[in-house]
Amino acid sequence: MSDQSIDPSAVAESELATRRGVFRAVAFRDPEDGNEHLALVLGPLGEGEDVLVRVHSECVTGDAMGALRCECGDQLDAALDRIVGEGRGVLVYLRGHEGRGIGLLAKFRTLALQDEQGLDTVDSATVLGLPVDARDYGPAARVLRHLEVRSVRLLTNNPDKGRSLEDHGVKVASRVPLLMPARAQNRAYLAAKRDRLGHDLPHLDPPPNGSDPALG
Ligand SMILES: Nc1nc2c(ncn2[C@@H]2O[C@H](COP(=O)(O)OP(=O)(O)OP(=O)(O)O)[C@@H](O)[C@H]2O)c(=O)[nH]1
Ligand SMILES: [Zn+2]
Repeated sequence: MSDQSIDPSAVAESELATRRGVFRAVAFRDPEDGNEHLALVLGPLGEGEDVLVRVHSECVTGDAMGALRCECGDQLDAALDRIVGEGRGVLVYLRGHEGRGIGLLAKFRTLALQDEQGLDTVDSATVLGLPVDARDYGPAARVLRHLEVRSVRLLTNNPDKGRSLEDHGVKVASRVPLLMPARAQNRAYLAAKRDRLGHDLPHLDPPPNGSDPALG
């Protein structure tokens, strides 16, 4: 449980007009990790039940630079589209999550190893003595509580993310898949998520004849 709450002095809000419309943007400094995170809120959340929520890990290469070797940028766009489609929801953008929590420099070291030695995202971290996934979802739980969100429909393909949020006291009513079509550049990345990290990516499963149109 993350019982710490966010002090009002560590929160600031603004309206944020975006390409998709106007959000309520909430910046907050988390009392435990000290990072400044962001939540975008759309629509009145009412009683805070069954709110469509994306908890998105920062990936500056994918989210901001349009890099194609992961699907983070595509997922960020799709999640915002889904929230706008419902007219109600929250995107929590977690800083300090870069590289599954190891930081940008270390992520780039794993990327170099993947390119040079053909290792996947898991082995490239392990070989370097780095954690495979060091992300803490406490800040997301705290801001959702601050926003009076009581239960969430969580946009993710990662079952561990739902479990981690529940460990921090978030009621996850359901998990909503956020499946992106694979690209040539992120096939290996997606396959490692499915095969090494237990993500639900059914659209990647090869059909019985061995060819895989989903990956085409
Ligand atoms: N260590 C490491 N991290 C990476 C690599 N590629 C992307 N990441 C990071 O992975 C994080 C996203 O995590 P993912 O495992 O792709 O997805 P997820 O958030 O667990 O699951 P979804 O909710 O389904 O998106 C981002 O912070 C990226 O910076 C890599 O090659 N190595
Ligand atoms: Zn990414």
